[in-house]
Amino acid sequence: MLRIAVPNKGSLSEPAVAMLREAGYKQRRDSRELVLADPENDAEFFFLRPRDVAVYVGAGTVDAGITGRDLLLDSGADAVEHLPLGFARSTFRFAAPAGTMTSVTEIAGRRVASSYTTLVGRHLADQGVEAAAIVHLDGAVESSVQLGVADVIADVVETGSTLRAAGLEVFGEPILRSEAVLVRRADADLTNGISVLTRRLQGVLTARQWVLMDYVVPNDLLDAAVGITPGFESPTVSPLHESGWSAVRVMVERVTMNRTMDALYDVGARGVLVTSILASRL
Ligand SMILES: Nc1ncnc2c1ncn2[C@@H]1O[C@H](COP(=O)(O)OP(=O)(O)OP(=O)(O)O)[C@@H](O)[C@H]1O
Ligand SMILES: O=P(O)(O)OC[C@H]1O[C@H](OP(=O)(O)OP(=O)(O)O)[C@H](O)[C@@H]1O
Ligand SMILES: [Mg+2]
Repeated sequence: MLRIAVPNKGSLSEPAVAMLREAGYKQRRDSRELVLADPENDAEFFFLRPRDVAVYVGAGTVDAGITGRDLLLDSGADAVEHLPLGFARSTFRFAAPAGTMTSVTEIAGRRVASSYTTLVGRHLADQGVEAAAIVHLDGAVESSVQLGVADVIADVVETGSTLRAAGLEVFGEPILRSEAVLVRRADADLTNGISVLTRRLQGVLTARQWVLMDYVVPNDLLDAAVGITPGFESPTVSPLHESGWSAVRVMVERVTMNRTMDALYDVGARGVLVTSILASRL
């Protein structure tokens, strides 16, 4: 039985549950459920605080879990990133009142507030910068400067609107780029159910990232068209009943789909159709 930890609250929770459901696993319908058995898939899900997921995985009480890369690194747990999952993307950055700081070295002798104090401490040590104090706060870190408990913050930034509302501005290079990740114990046995879970999640990632494109093209223009759509590996080309034409089926990255269709039309391809991929095993 594969035991998997899933965030029960916060930004990671809903997309993690949605992804596991898309991967064919039974998922909870009620946000108060803490444990869910999925006997058909030989799996059991534990809904835990996002910050605790890596701790349980590191302790070996669950086999794998979904958490943020930033939370994993801050936890110091004996767990490693196994597969990036492409959601809850954010950067982790220093910020201070607008116009007051330009570089990380200026943090020396100042107070830094964060919910990720291990991560911040390690980063400052790596940079050889000694802060006056690293103040641990649970959340709403952006308010700490105005309220006088810190001079600088280090926090998760996505759109930057929370920072702006607090009159703060990022400075220095990003400390980290984060996203949701599947984590496992460093010495996990990869021959067990984790490999099935990984393939299923990769299947979802592929289905989200790629589309199937079909088109027809005169044979003399086939090379030009295939040059535009090289595909994941190689396109399937079949002869049409009408001689002199070929049908092409190929995977195309979803974000480039419209540009690709325009380019195909320009070289003479016609009947370009796009279909979503529901699931995949590559
Ligand atoms: N606005 C955001 N955009 C993208 N990712 C975010 C955002 N806020 C937090 N995260 C990510 O979510 C994870 C933090 O989990 P956490 O449960 O603390 O999220 P949260 O949304 O801050 O929840 P809470 O309700 O406890 O404040 C981290 O990996 C972090 O990078
Ligand atoms: O750059 P933005 O798009 O504004 O998003 C970033 C904000 O989102 C999260 O806060 P959350 O709402 O989870 O509150 P918290 O600080 O209490 O965790 C994070 O901690 C930042 O404060
Ligand atoms: Mg938060």
